[in-house]
Parts: sequence; C-alpha cells; structure tokens
Amino acid sequence: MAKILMLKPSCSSNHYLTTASILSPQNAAVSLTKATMAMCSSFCPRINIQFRAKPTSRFSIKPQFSVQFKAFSSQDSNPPPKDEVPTRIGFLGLGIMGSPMAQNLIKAGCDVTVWNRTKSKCDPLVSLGAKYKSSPEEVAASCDVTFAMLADPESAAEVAYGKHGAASGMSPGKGYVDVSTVDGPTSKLISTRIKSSGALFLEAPVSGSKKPAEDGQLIFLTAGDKSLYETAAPFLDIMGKSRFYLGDVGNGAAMKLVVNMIMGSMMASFSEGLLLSEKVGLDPKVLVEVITQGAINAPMYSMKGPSMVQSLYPTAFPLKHQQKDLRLALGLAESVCQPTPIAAAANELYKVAKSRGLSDDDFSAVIEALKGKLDKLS
Ligand SMILES: NC(=O)C1=CN([C@@H]2O[C@H](COP(=O)(O)OP(=O)(O)OC[C@H]3O[C@@H](n4cnc5c(N)ncnc54)[C@H](OP(=O)(O)O)[C@@H]3O)[C@@H](O)[C@H]2O)C=CC1
Ligand SMILES: O=CCCC(=O)O
Repeated sequence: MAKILMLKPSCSSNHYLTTASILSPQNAAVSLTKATMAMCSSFCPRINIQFRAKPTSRFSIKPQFSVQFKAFSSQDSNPPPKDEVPTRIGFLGLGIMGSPMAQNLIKAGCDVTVWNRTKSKCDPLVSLGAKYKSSPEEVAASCDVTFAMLADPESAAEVAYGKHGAASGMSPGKGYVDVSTVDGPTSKLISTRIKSSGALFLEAPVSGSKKPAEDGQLIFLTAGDKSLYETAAPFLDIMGKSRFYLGDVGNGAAMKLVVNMIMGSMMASFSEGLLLSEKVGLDPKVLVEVITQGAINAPMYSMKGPSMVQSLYPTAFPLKHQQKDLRLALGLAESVCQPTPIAAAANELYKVAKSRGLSDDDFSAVIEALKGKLDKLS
C-alpha cells in the first residue's frame, strides 16, 4: 500500500521542517524526527526530487508500506539564513493554477500580496489573509519576490511590462518569477524588461495541473538568475514536489513546451483509440483498464479516460491552453528545423475543437473533434 509522506517547508519558521508524519492504514500519525529524515536522505542523496523508498526497519513502519517523499532542499541550494529570507511574496494571476498556488503560500504562513485582472478572484485569498494591490506595479513595489501565472505570452508580457506592469515596480534586490507557460522569446523579453530595473528574473513554468497545484505537487522547470532560483526555492517547495534548474532563460520554457507537445499528442492519440474501440464493439472503459496495466500506462489515461467515455470534460487544463502550447512548440521546432508531424496533426485537432466552442473545456474534450457531430451541442 502506498502512503504519502509530506515534508512541507514553512515560511514562518525554519524552511526545513524538523518533523513530518506518515499516516498508517489506521490513520495513526507516526512522527518522524529530523534524525529519521536524515536517514531517509541517506537512501537517496538527491533529495530535491520525489522518490519512493522501500520500507526498511529503519523507518520503524510496517513492511507493506512504501513511502513517497515530497522532498525538497538539496544539494544545489542551501536554505538561506532566516534573516535573509524574503518574506513579502507577490502573486499575479489567480486562474485555475494561480489561485491554489497562492493559497498554498498563504496557508504555509507566507506574507502574500495578490492581484488579478478580474478583481473578484482575489477575494477568497484576501479572506485567507492575503493583501491586495490594484496593479502588478504596486504588487512588485511592495514585495521582495513576485510570482506571475498568466494565460499566454501576450498576457504574461502585458502584466510584466505593460502599463502599470510589474517591471515599473521592480528595483535592485527584488525578483520576478514567471511561472506561466510561454515561448522562449517572450520569456527573454520579459527577462530583459525586468532586469533593466536591476531586479532578477527566473522563468519557472510548471508541469502538473489543477490537483497537483492544490496539493503542492507541481514540478518547476526553472531557468534564469541562479541566485533568484535559490531565494525562491523554499517557496517553490511549498507549491511543488520538485524543481529543475536548466540554465539560461528560454530553457525552462523550451522544456515545458516539449513536455506539453508530447502530452497534447498523447491525448489526441488516446481519443482516437477510445472512439475506435467503441466503433468496433469494444467497451472503451475496458480499453482504459487494459492501458492502465500495460507499458503505455500514464496517469493521464486513468484520470481522464473515465470522464471522456461519458463525454464529460471538467476543466483542469483548458483546451485553449493546450492548443497554445502545441502552437508554441511547433514554433520552437521550426526554429531548429525539427520535423514534428505528429504534433502538427494534433494541433489541427485542437484547433477544430476550439472552433466548436470547446476552448474552456478540459483539453480532453479534443475527442469531440473526432466525432461526427458534437453530442454536447446537439
Ligand atoms: N491549468 C493547468 O492544468 C495548467 C496550466 N498551465 C499554464 O499556466 C498558465 C495559467 O493557466 P490557468 O491557470 O489554467 O489559466 P486560466 O485561464 O485559469 O487563468 C489565466 C490567468 O491569466 C489572466 N489573464 C488572462 N489574460 C490576461 C490579460 N490580458 N491581462 C491580465 N491577466 C490576464 C487571467 O485573469 P482573469 O481571471 O481576469 O481572466 C487569469 O488570472 C497558462 O500559461 C497555462 O498554459 C501550466 C500547467 C498546468
Ligand atoms: O500545462 C499543463 C500541464 C498539465 C499537466 O502536466 O498535467
């Protein structure tokens, strides 16, 4: 039986907690001491990534447990001394992803100031203790590190360096961490504008969707100023389960686009399979089960398959954003003359789905583009 061990940093005290707990099958909490955690880390020296460890007697837990660590900290970045830790965090963009990410920072005890174009989305976070400012500029001016989670390259650029954008509130000693999914050239432009104020810049797009954002289980793909990466690390660890530092600005964006290009093609292919199985008289629910047990298993299939079979697409990752990512990935591929025929075909399918009014549905609604007529519109 798999059980989850969450090691969560806290803003208000030491970033590297000294205790954590495991839930037993009876939900009895077992405390782990710092010494035990040190033993855990000796199983896997790279504790800045998630790993599974087979139980041993050293854990003093029953052998049928396997333990999944939400691990952070690390080799490559030591926790900054407490008096150097920035305590004022800005968060711009409170959509499906930004809201739970900001919420996790607030719940961890961070001093968070929020802004969103549609102001009402700030209200639940203000109720939880966040401060509100009426522009990205004001947020940036009042915070040490400002995160931004915007829809696309246009909105990310607008919020970063448009009128009353964050860049106007930036100055030396501050940092801007853009966690939106954008293309490399846009990220570089944002970096240039932010850095012209003397502030630091980090791009940090995320893998993982609505639920991982709620659970603090995102994967950060970062690039840019290493010192800002180190400063931001404790906050990334509150919102995520792992982080990669990939070097120069553009590399994080490129990694994210390649990952989402693969994901978009996988979903398109899965959609074809579901519909084909049904047409030849098979039960698509059984197809999902078969896939789950084989070599092509991916969490996405078992998570999305059952609702796709029912033509339900509750939005976690909006289809319009998946199509945006495919479009940007195709641009990336073209910039280096890399053929990507499968992604190009998948992109066309998402465009069809968009033209049928499915932009704001989950990206799994791409299956509708393969149906003769739209069930949900008929
Ligand atoms: N959902 C997911 O599973 C994942 C999404 N991503 C990426 O994260 C980013 C955000 O995604 P998600 O939260 O799902 O998207 P949403 O569409 O839910 O939220 C988009 C956010 O951008 C804001 N915004 C849009 N246009 C503008 C503009 N012109 N000026 C200012 N603000 C604007 C929206 O403000 P308003 O509320 O006013 O509309 C909202 O805060 C995207 O780049 C997406 O590709 C990455 C990983 C997973
Ligand atoms: O950009 C969205 C990614 C969604 C996911 O990784 O599940």
